[in-house]
Amino acid sequence: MAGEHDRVVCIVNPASGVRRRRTIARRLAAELPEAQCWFTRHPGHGVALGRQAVEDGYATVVAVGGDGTLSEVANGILTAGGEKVRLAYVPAGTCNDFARGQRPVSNLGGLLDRTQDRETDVGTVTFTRPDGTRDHRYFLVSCTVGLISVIGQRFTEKTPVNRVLKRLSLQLAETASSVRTLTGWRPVAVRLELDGEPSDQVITNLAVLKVPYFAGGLTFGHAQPPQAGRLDAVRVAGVGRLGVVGLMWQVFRGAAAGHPAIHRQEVRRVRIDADSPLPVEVDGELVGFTPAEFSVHPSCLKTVV
Ligand SMILES: Nc1ncnc2c1ncn2[C@@H]1O[C@H](COP(=O)(O)OP(=O)(O)OP(=O)(O)O)[C@@H](O)[C@H]1O
Repeated sequence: MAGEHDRVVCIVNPASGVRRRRTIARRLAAELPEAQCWFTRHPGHGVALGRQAVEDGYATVVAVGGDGTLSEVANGILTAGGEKVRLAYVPAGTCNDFARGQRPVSNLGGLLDRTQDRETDVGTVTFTRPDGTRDHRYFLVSCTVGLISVIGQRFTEKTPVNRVLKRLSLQLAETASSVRTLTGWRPVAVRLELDGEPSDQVITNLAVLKVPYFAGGLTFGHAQPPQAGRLDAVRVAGVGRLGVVGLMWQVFRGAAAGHPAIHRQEVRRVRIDADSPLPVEVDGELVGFTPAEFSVHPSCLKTVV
């Protein structure tokens, strides 16, 4: 409704997904004519703009992009103390796992007219930054430590080979990073604490999930979100290199349910540490290294999807 949207700001990532910037801009102008529209200019800018929106007194912030954009904007809002701000999400990224399974809206005005805002749990992760200092971040989708984050780390390395591959095709670069990582992969010894219960384990990967989906609709064979106030801690353990390839294939086919290497537990708190620090990936972005601690803040963000 006109008038109700004049305290709305849209934060749009023009680099997200496959849709063209002009298409999104046209839709926003037609469907939310009174909303302000800000475009992110570089990675991390969504955090600054989310914070700016709270400081400027906007009642509703619409994040337009992928899960990474949503996560950045949520981090900006929460660090500025904007728990009362409504955060609406228009999925326009590649994976869009936060919104998967939700009823899609055809008109953005209609999205904001929905009366049923959801009180959403938000995850927090504490980690070591590359400069050695400790930091924390909020997350809405998922975090990984282990094989997947090491593949991500290899993918983001600024090597000549990566540069050439990425120029040819991002998918090719991703596949090359996966193959190169898997070729030399050995499961890693970690100290894991699940709700305060410590154990020494040898794992391939730990995923800490707020929603059941990752990497564009894949699941570890369980398509339900964790209960309110909990996180899903999913360990992959007890498989060698070939077993991992088989497991990945089953995950891609949506047939991983009941796989003996997948160990899932709903928890409030997770801590992971390893002798050689492992990279930590948060909502699709590599933020730092272990030791990492994950916890959940119940119902601390008002979302509209
Ligand atoms: N103007 C920009 N140019 C380049 N990168 C940007 C810009 N604005 C934001 N980014 C970065 O783009 C990254 C990817 O965005 P996002 O996650 O929204 O899209 P996606 O990767 O297509 O979607 P998904 O996470 O759903 O797969 C974010 O980490 C963000 O930091």
